[in-house]
Amino acid sequence: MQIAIQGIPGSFHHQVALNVFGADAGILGFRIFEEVAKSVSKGEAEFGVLAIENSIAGAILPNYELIDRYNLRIKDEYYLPISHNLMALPGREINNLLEVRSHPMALLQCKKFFENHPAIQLIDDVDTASVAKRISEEKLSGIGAIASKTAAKIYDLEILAEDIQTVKNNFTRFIILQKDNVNLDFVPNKASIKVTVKNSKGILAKLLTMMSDYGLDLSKIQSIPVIEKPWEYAFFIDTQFDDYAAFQNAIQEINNNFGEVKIFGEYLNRK
Ligand SMILES: O=C(O)C(=O)C[C@]1(C(=O)O)C=C[C@@H](O)C=C1
Repeated sequence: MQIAIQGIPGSFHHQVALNVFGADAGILGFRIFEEVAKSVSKGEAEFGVLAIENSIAGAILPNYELIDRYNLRIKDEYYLPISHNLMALPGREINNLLEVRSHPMALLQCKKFFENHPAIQLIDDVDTASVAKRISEEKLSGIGAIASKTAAKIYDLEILAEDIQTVKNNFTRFIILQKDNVNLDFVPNKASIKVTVKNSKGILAKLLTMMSDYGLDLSKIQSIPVIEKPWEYAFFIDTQFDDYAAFQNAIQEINNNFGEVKIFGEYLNRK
């Protein structure tokens, strides 16, 4: 079984792939999220792992668009506690660092820590672990990485500061993607959908009220632009429910009265 991720061993995506699929799964690592989506849509990887939102830094909006554009299905979700650590070549100190590089989402989660180190330049890079690897292989003495403790261990770096994310309790929600829908052998209690509403006054309020009347609990709503129609928006909605039939009725009602609905996946709530 091949699993597509963004990143290399020691990255958070790699950790999720191991936790979900076990140590024997084959990992296909890519530099960017779009390559992950492509690999799953081509059938090269059976599943993909994609970060979708973080409790400090918020949604990774472009990833919503990728799921939509590549017509991928959400099979499951996974919440990983994220601890970020500042690391560098052994013997270095924070004051020696000119730059700290990491994945943009990781940098966002640690912004506050660096307010006390204004001389350090923060630079977006590929994944957290790739920076650790590069520092180690190229002996980059003025550069630090923000990554996991596992990455420090794999790439022989020294941790200069532990748990540097803005709040200790930090989670990233990942989704597990697949190419096609498969028949579910369980009754789902969560779903991710996209609704493209007709643009009329109060329609979003009416949609949300209708969903609430069916007993659906909205866990996330995110608007994304409909690129063919400037200033029109579609809504990505995650919703939880106890009654699957009520969810199906609500979907029917959206189709009948609100606009177009696309179901990305029906799965189990893992929070
Ligand atoms: O760079 C990594 O290690 C990743 O797995 C990427 C990523 C992300 O995309 O949000 C994963 C979890 C953390 O939120 C920080 C970075």
